[in-house]
Amino acid sequence: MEGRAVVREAHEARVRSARERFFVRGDDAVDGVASLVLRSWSRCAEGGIDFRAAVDRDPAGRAMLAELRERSGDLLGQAGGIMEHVFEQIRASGSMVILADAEGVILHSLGDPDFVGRAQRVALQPGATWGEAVRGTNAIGTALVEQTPIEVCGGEHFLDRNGFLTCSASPVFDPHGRLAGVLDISGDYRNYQPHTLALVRLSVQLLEKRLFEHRFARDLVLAFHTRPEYVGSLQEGLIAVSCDGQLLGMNGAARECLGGAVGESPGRTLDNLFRLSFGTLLDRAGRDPASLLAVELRNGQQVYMRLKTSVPMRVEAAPARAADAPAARPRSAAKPCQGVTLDDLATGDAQLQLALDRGARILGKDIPLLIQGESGVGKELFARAFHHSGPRRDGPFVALNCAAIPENLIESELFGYSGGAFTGARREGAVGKIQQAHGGTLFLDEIGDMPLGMQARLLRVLQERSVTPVGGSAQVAVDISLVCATHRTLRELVREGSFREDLYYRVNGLTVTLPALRERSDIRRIVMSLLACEAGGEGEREVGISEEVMSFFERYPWPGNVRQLQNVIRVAVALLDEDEALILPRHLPEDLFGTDEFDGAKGVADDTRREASWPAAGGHGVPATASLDEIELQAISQAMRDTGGNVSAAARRLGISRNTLYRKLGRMS
Ligand SMILES: Nc1ncnc2c1ncn2[C@@H]1O[C@H](COP(=O)(O)OP(=O)(O)OP(=O)(O)O)[C@@H](O)[C@H]1O
Repeated sequence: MEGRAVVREAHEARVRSARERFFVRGDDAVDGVASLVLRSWSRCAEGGIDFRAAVDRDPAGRAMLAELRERSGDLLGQAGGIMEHVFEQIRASGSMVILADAEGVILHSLGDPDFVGRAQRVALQPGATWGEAVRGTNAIGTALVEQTPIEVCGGEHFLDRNGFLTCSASPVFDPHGRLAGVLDISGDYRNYQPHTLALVRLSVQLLEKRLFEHRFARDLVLAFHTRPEYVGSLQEGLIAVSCDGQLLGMNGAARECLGGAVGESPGRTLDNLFRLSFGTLLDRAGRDPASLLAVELRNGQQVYMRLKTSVPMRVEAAPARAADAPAARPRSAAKPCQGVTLDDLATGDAQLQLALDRGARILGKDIPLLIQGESGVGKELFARAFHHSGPRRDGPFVALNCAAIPENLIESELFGYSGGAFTGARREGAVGKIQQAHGGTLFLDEIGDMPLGMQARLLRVLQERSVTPVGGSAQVAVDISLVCATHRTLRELVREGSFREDLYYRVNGLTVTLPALRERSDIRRIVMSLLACEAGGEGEREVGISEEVMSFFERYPWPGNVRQLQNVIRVAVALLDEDEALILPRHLPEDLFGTDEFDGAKGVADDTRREASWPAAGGHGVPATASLDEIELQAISQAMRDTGGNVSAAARRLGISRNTLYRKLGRMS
C-alpha cells in the first residue's frame, strides 16, 4: 500500500513538473508524460481550450439523450450486462463504469454513489460530452481520437478541475471496423489501480465479440487464430460470410491478422483471404465441425479455424461426403435458431401453411399480428420468424411473457422507469421493453394475462406511438411492430370483461391460429428437423430414428405439442450410447411410453394412421354388446375430445393417472 503511495507521489511530481513546463512556460517537448498524453495536450492547446476552464457545457437534454441512446441501441443493448458485471468487480472502489458513444457523449453509467456525486460536479454523467475537443485530454475523448486504449491519471487531464480523476478507456469498434463508442472506468486518482485498463480492454473485447455475434447471428462465422489454443478465446479472429462465401464483416483481431490489405468491400470472398475455396472449406468443416482446420492465408501463414454457425451443417440422415460440397451446406430450415424465417417453418402442413402465407402478406405493413394456439405449438418461434422475414429483421426482437412476471413488475418492464422512480429502482433508471423494441418487434406473449390497468397504458402507447417511463414526464417516441400471442381466446376474455375491447381491436390486425401438433400432417419433417438440432450438439454423429418410433410419434396426441416432442427427442439423443445412431423405443422417456406398451402398440403402427381428431367410437353411445375394451375406448375418446386432447385434463376426468392414460392411448393407436 505504502509502495503504491510512493509510486503515485512520484507520478504526481513528474506530471506537475511537465504541466509547469507545458502550460506555464509553453514548452511543447516535455518529458514525464506519455507521448499520447502530450500529443493530446498539444491538440487541446491548439484548439484553444483553457486548462483553467471551470464552466461545463450542459449535458444533453433528456430527449436528446434518448435519441442518442436509440442511435446506439445495439451498443447499449450488448454493453448493459457487461457493464453490470464489470461494476460488480469494482464495486466499493469508488469508481464508475461509463459507456459513451463515438462522439464521447456518455450514454450510460453505473457507479458507486459516493463517487457519482463528485463525478457529477465535473459533469461525468449521462448526457455530458467528454469528447477531447470539449473537455480536453481525458480517457474517453482521447481514446476516441487516438483510437487506442488509454489511461489518463490525475494531472494528465488537460483541465485542472479534472485532476482528481483517474480514467481508463478503450474504444469499441463495430463489426465493420467503425468506431461505435468507448468504455471507461473512472475513479478517484488516489484509488488508482494498475489493472483497471486491462479490465477495460478485456471487457471491450467481450463487447465487440457480442456485437459481432449479434450482428451476424444468421450468417456463417469463421473463428481463427495463428495458435490453435486461442480459437474460442476472446482473442480469436472472426469473419462473417454469407452462404455464398461473400465477406460480410470481420472483427479487429481478424483485421489485424489479415493485415490492412483486406476489407469486406462488396464482392470480396473468402477465396481472397485464404488458400482454399469456400466450397472446400464448407465441405471440410461439414465433415468434422468439432475439430480445427489448418488453413493457409494468402500470404502463406498458417491459421487454425473453426466454422461457427447457428444453422446446422448437415442434412439430417444423409452423410456428408467429401466430394459433395453442396450436401454439406447449411440448411436454414433445420434449426429453430435465432434467424429462422417464415419460409424455414414451412414443413408441409396445410393449416400451418395458411398461417405462414397470411403472416407473410402483412410483412412490412403496419398491422399487428395476433398468434393463437395451444401452449408449445411454436407461437414464439412463429413471431421470431415473422420478425426475421420482414424489413425490421436487423432491429431488435424483444419478448415479454405477460404471464411469467409478477403483475406489479409488468409496468416497469414494459414502460421502463426514470431514476429513483420507486423504492428499489436503479438510480439510473431502466429502459422498458417497448423502448428496447424501437425499430424492431415487440412480442407480448400471453397478452390475455395482462392486467387491465396495464392494458389501458399499452393502448395509449399504441395509439400515441410514444411511451412515458414510470416516474418520468417526457414522452419518448417509439416505432415498433407489435406481435402478440395467446393460448386463450381473446374474444371470450373480452366477453368476460377481463380484456379491453378497444385493445383487442388494436392487437389483432391479423389473427393466425397455429395447429396443435396432433393435428399436423408434417410430424415426420418436424421430427427430422428437431433431431438435426438435438444431435447437432453431439458432434458430427449421424442420428436416425426407427420407423417404429416414428410411426408412434405420428399417432401420439402430444398434449405438450412441439415443446414436448423436442424434449422427448432431446432425452432420446441423450440416452443413445456412444456407438448407437438410431433412436429406438427404449430411448424414449418412460413416462411417455414404456417399452412393453410400445411393443403392444406397434402391431397397428404401420397400417393405422391416427386421425387428427378423436373418433366418436361409433358416435351413438356405447352399443349394448360392447366389450369392456370398446367401452374404455369410448370413454377415453370422449374425454380426449372434450378436453381438446389435453391428456392431464382427460386423465383427471377419467379418474386415472396420466401415465395410465398414456399407456392406454398407446394401445389404442
Ligand atoms: N417448427 C418447429 N421446429 C422446431 N422446433 C420448434 C418448432 N416449433 C416450435 N419449436 C420449438 O418448440 C418449443 C416451443 O415453442 P414456442 O416457445 O415457440 O411455443 P409457444 O407456443 O410460444 O409456447 P407457450 O405458449 O408455452 O409460450 C421451442 O423450443 C421451439 O424452439
